[in-house]
Amino acid sequence: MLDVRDLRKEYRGAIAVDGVSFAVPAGGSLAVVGESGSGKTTCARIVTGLEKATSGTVTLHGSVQMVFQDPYQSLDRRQTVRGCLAEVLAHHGRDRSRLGELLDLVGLDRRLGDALPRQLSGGQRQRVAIARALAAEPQLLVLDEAVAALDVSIQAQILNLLVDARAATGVAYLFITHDLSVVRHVCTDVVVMSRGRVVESGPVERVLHEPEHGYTRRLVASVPRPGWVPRRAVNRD
Ligand SMILES: Nc1ncnc2c1ncn2[C@@H]1O[C@H](COP(=O)(O)OP(=O)(O)OP(=O)(O)O)[C@@H](O)[C@H]1O
Repeated sequence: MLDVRDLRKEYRGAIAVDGVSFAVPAGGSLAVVGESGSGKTTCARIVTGLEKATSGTVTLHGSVQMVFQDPYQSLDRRQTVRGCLAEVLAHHGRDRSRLGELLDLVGLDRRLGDALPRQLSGGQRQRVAIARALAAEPQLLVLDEAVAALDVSIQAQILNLLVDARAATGVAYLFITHDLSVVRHVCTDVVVMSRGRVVESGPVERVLHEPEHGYTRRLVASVPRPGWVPRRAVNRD
């Protein structure tokens, strides 16, 4: 459904993305992971048409929507949840009666339809952003660090919602994250990027348990295990 071939992006001579290829089948879920600056966001922006590639091809069968890290930035502060979703439904010629179903799909109480973004928690706002993206009934959702700004417990709720939404709608995900620990819940396959290149790719379970590349091994090693406790401050004076 999405086929990215030999993507390259240069910014004034600096190479941000260098020969990147990956594919997402219809209804599939691919994670793109890597440290800050590895070129993930540039790939996502090219896939969604926000950025133009220097060379390479993006073939997409169907429509695409994007969910960003910070929904507070992407939501209109003066628009209620209901107003925001109704606008997208109308724009795409969908029936307004789907509004309630959308709220149910993302686990938002229907009574929150009249709320403004500032009256919602960070997790609730991200639910609205996901509902807004799904309202257009896209074939592909690009999620760029969509849970990075949330507390870990809220992250888990949003990840579960994403799993359920994919099962319910058949939408495919391109899930961009620096955090390998969130990948397992949502994605079946992963592409690992470092310095603009793909260093490893494959099924999530294989890459997490038998990483082949040294960079991937370091990423896996930096993921906190269950029971992990942050080290106390060393200086106790
Ligand atoms: N508009 C731009 N102009 C110049 N350089 C850019 C631009 N956008 C990105 N870059 C550079 O391209 C490289 C890849 O950036 P990109 O944002 O794609 O990485 P990333 O892995 O998504 O990192 P982050 O998670 O920090 O966004 C970086 O070196 C970055 O500085």
